[in-house]
Amino acid sequence: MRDHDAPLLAVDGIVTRFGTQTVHRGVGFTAGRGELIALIGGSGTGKSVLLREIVGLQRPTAGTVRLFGTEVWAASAAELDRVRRRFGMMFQDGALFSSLTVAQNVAVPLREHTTLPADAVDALVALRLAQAGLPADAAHKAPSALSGGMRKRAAIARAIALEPELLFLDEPTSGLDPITARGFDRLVRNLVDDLGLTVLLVTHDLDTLLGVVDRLIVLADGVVAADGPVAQVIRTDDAWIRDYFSVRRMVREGPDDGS
Ligand SMILES: Nc1ncnc2c1ncn2[C@@H]1O[C@H](COP(=O)(O)OP(=O)(O)OP(=O)(O)O)[C@@H](O)[C@H]1O
Repeated sequence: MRDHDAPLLAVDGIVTRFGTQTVHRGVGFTAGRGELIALIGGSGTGKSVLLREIVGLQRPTAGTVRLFGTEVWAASAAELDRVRRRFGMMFQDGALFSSLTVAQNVAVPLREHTTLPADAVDALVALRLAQAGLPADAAHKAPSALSGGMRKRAAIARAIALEPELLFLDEPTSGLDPITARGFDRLVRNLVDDLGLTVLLVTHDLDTLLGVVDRLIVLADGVVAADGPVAQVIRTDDAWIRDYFSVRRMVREGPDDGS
């Protein structure tokens, strides 16, 4: 298979055990170019652990993860380094370095992975901040001086610093007010549509799921319980999926009192 025909991400037969607890019992799916995919599932179904296994931070008990055709858990340090340049990751809390300014945070991957001169780094940092929708005056602020929504945008700017092909986001809208959250959804959608990025995000946010996501992957009982376009998955005849979407709709719209 030629490299550009291969899926960007292929997860196969992932098993994860912690002591006697089995979190994944054989999880598998693939992701192609330009897809905006949400990974959903009840609390504790192992969504965050799966993301960590995909990006090479936590070794699964069994199974394989291929990123850009490279098997993450069998790769050499040099191969893994090449793979790491091609994806970005945003953790739930943003995980910005608190002692650095926003601009210095965004510059970290550029300094680590490229030999660009300082003025080129500065220009790229300014571009990434603009792409993430941050005003220029945010650049020289400490992360603690920003609002939660702006901190998330700064974390996105850092995650796209190296112009990745693939972006992983762990609960990107958690803790944001609804208006800021919808702005963040639009930002992610634009990154997919304008830059051709592929995004895999973990979320519990129904507005994100119904508003901007193309495809849903549902984790339940340690396996992929459903995988397909959003409209198809939410009509799946599965008790958990039915409850998940009806409970969330009720929270959003208020209970149906029959009047
Ligand atoms: N390092 C670890 N050691 C032991 N157990 C762990 C470890 N990391 C995660 N777990 C367990 O694995 C399970 C899955 O955790 P994970 O954080 O992936 O769930 P999640 O689906 O992301 O949940 P949520 O939606 O609540 O964020 C949980 O029961 C958690 O306690």
